Amino acid sequence: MFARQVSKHASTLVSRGFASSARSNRKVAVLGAAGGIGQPMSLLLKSDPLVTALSLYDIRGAPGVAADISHVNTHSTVKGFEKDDLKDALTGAEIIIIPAGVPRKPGMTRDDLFNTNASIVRDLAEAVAEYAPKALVGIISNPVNSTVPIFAEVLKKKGVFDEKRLFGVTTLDVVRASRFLGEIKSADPKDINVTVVGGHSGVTIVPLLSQTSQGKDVTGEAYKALVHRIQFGGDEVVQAKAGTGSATLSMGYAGARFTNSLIRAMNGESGVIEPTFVKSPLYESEGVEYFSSNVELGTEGVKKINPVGELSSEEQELLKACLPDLAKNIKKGVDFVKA
Ligand SMILES: NC(=O)c1ccc[n+]([C@@H]2O[C@H](COP(=O)([O-])OP(=O)(O)OC[C@H]3O[C@@H](n4cnc5c(N)ncnc54)[C@H](O)[C@@H]3O)[C@@H](O)[C@H]2O)c1
Ligand SMILES: O=C(O)C[C@H](O)C(=O)O
Repeated sequence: MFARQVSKHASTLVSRGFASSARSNRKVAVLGAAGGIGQPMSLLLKSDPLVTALSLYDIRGAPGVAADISHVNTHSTVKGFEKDDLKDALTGAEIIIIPAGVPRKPGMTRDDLFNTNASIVRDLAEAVAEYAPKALVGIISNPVNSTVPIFAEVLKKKGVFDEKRLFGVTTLDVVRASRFLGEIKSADPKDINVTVVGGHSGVTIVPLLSQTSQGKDVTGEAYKALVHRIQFGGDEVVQAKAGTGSATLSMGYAGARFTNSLIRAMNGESGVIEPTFVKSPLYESEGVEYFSSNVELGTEGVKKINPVGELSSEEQELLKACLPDLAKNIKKGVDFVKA
């Protein structure tokens, strides 16, 4: 009876937020699995019928989290790995999602996390290059605008960089945009799909409200307030948590949703599109090597990078403000590894 309830719960979850397609073998590794994001995200991944094996790694506490989650009666297997077991955690992983690193406290920017998180991400990239060079990798650790270039530079040094396989996870911005616009319009967010382009920090987050039927008539002060809330939604949570961390539960949801999209595309489903921060030709001529836009996912990761499309005059201004900051953040990451 309970087993049936759980599987009903899993399919409800799938129908509301995630989608399902044919089952195949998909091993997902989470690095930073015992943290604020790692735990709820791993639980949601355990509820996802498309995940067949979960490999939970952290420098502390992952075996306990794995033992706990492994009792959830879905079909996937779960294993936890201690600090020195990174090789075993990564071997055979097809998808690796990384929320390892420190979160913000009030008054900090994401860039203030650079000094701590840059070396964490660099070291994990070295291990991925060695033990799972073909995996699709989603980076959650902040500052995403810099940690994705760091990861790429390490893989390049090791001769295994494939730009189709590396993603900065910006799904939380998309989730927030849909939710906040839904609140204004008294509409169900599941019917609202807002493309968010650029990067994942303050003014580098550019929501394209004019491209949605519900968003295009939001104007004036209401428009400004909505854009500000989407760009600085992370601060809202950091302040509310008052020094104990940043978004973890909504990020766990967003990370599990993004993973589900990667797997559906790997399994051959067509038309899977997510905004995500990837190596992109769109603004390369302006010194921006990585950019988030709607990306069509395929069996090998990135299938097609879509341009931003038609922009309103306000969105053109937002993009103009985004690009220089983004270029600086990217350069900082690249320089860190080159140095
Ligand atoms: N991309 C996004 O939209 C987004 C959203 C929210 C948070 N974040 C970022 O995600 C990161 C994690 O946030 P959190 O709230 O889960 O933090 P947390 O402190 O609760 O958890 C981080 C976990 O990482 C682990 N860790 C540290 N170094 C590690 C290493 N070398 N290998 C493996 N694990 C390691 C820690 O032990 C801890 O369990 C932060 O950098 C935060 O800013 C990003
Ligand atoms: O705001 C943060 O520092 C965490 C995350 O990037 C977010 O957008 O919530």
